[in-house]
Amino acid sequence: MQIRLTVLGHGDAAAGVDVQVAAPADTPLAAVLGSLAAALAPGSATPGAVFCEDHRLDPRRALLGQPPLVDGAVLAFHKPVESAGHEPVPGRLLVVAGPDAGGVHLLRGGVARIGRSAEADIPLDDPDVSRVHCAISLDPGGRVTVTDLGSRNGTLLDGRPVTGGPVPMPPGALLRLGESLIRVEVEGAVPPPPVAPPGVPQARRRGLKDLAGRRQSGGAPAEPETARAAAPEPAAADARWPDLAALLLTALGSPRAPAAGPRLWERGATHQDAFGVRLGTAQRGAEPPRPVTVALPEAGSLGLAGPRERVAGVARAALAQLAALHPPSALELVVLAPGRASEWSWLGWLPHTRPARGQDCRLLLAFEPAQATARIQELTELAARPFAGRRTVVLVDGDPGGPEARAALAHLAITGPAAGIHLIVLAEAPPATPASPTAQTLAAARAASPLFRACGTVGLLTGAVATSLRLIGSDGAESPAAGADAVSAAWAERFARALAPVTEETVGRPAGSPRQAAAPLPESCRLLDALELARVTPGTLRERWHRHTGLPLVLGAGVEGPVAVDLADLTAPLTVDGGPGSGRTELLNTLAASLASALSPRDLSLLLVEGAGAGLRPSAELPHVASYVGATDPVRIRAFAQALREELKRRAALLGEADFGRAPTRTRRVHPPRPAVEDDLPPMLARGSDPLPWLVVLVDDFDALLTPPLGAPGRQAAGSVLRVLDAVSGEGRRLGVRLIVAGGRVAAGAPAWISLTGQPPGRGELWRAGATTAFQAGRVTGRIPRTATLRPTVTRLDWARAGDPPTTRPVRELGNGPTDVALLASAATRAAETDHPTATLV
Ligand SMILES: Nc1ncnc2c1ncn2[C@@H]1O[C@H](COP(=O)(O)OP(=O)(O)OP(=O)(O)O)[C@@H](O)[C@H]1O
Repeated sequence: MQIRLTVLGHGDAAAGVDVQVAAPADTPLAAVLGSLAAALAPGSATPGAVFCEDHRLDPRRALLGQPPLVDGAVLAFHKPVESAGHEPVPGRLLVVAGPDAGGVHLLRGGVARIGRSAEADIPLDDPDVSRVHCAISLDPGGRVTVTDLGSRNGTLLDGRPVTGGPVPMPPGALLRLGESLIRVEVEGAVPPPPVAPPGVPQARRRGLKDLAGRRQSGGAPAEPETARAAAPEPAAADARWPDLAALLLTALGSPRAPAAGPRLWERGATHQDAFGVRLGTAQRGAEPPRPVTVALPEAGSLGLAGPRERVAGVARAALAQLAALHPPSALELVVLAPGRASEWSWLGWLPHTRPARGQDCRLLLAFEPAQATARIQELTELAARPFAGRRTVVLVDGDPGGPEARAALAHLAITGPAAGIHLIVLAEAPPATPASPTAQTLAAARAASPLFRACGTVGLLTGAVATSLRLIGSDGAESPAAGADAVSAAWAERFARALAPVTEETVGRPAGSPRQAAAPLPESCRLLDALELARVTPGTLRERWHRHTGLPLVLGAGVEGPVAVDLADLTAPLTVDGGPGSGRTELLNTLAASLASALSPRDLSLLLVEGAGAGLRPSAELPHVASYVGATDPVRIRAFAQALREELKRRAALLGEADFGRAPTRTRRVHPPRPAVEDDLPPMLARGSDPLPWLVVLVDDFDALLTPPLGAPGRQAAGSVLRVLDAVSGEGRRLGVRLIVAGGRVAAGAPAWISLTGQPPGRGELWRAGATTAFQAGRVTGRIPRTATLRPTVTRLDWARAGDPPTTRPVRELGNGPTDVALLASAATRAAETDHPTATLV
């Protein structure tokens, strides 16, 4: 397991360091605390108090990889850092638009002053806002009032000037200060009824082509298309284009703090607003403000020009929106910004910058020319392929390198959009003002970045303080000025960290989002790593056994994490198909180990049958294994078949009309104890089993069992075992018995099966419900040096190097350590000896 953390100290170390921690899952924080302190300041002592945001941690109990110690977490030594804002408060002030948008400020009651200076309780980086501009008051009854504090540009409440004493602010009202729009939410207050996002037909897309058409035909002055589309329902436009404060709350409501976040990653490739970006807010007269948007699929590439700090803020806001609304399976983000690691490294926390198409880098970032060359090469290869549904947005800030890189990028700006590659190009230019018209800014931007010419839409910052924006289409059609939405660097960092630990499994895949195309599966996978059991102990096993449900089979690693299937759900035997040497036997051992890690021997018995050879012998050491027989021993195989038949009968008698189903094990204890198994038959239940544990029969080399070679010693007995396996496949489902077969043919209509391609060994696909999931099977019988996985390490993160190829530390097989299945068997045997039922419920 690897997680990235930020560690804050005090004094010189207050700025903190970002580190990468590699450790077995569930390692306590205490195991790496000394190394974390050393990373912060060499030679420093282990801290006495450690906080994650404002929670004090017990380093012996807080486990790495478990909330709150997940990817992106901030640890503070000695004193807490500001709370994430999840505690209940009477009110919240949200900055929904403007040059310092996205802010979520907690109102604890009383008066809060808003302004541009440090004196203000709520600072706002908006040049048109006075140093101390206005005050918001929240009384204990939940009433909100606003008072203008003599601001230079005034305060507007829903378009009306705020003058005199405190003016009541009704729920849902919008306050305008300078270019900023502010909303206050009060606990329990009911804003006007929200309007659901409309089912606006796809045809009404935002695009400057439409805009130009209207101008040419002498229509009304051009305005952004979205504003027109949403004109009758401003609230609907807001719902369709969530503001940045709403998006921050969505990100903070991630699984790390599972309170909110329903809109996270809501847009798959076919969503009506997929890859649209809200760049600002237009307001005409007393009308409610409306979002101004650009659709990247129509614009192709987007250029943004203006004074450096302002244009960077607009780009941060656009990238954050894309990342909040689109899942990584629909959106890949690439950064080309040589020399600008400190400005753009925040994007490295986002799951969208992880390479998922086999790119040879840690993250899709390029902060130096060699990395930029590699990224441009990868993008050029992608552009040569047909569009596969997943789009790539590339931030280009600065010169990508030599003339070749520049030429390749210019080509990409033109050819990329057809393959789903969209550039967002930044250029430094003076803002457009009456004295310096738009054409001059555009010319300056084109001089700063030749890519600007290839951008279908450009956004130019305008006004004396560059807080407004004009959109210009490739045909020169120009929109009226709107307030630009921008976010601060601190906001972006906080937003991206919140998304760092989120995966699509935890969020749920939106409708229409494509699966990742080319699967960058690992070359090998340890099952214990996939199970997050690298440090398997009797204690960790007992804990898992007590919370088991179903019969979870973890097959190995997939593109998006472990690939698993619940055997309890399958209505027919699970077949493992594949050619010789593809890894079928190893996979059966893996499946046996996976089951044994999830259920105790009281709840699960395993029966292992070898059609040929002895490949399942490593699993025979698991305490769950009640019987291990080979088809070459006619006496034992016949006895096995008979015992299994008896067991099916016994189960049928115990259950009567009932279905084994998925009833909790404990409630089945009412049944009379099972009759003693006759001594000369192989036992069907592991020692100490319940009367009715799950029974799973695993058969390897089924072909050899089916058609034993002439003269094989088990030939005479094979028929008996085939008949009983047939009975298992027919009646087993009702009786709590399941069958896994390797080397047989997949039955017609089977609900699920596994197909191993064996390139490399263990590579395969799970077929289930019409869908396939590629995986690399977990390995359990390879010998791996213990030290390869057991030692936690802490390394300082160097964001400037994040775009380099990873330095791989191949796991050396054939080492001197025990096999993983042996480790598991030993821990499971000890766990079983001390695993007593905690309660009898009936
Ligand atoms: N998941 C895996 N990861 C890494 N190597 C594997 C994996 N599975 C199998 N192998 C390697 O491939 C070899 C063949 O595997 P295995 O014996 O399981 O294949 P098989 O399909 O049962 O073949 P056969 O039936 O011909 O014996 C093993 O010796 C092992 O080294």
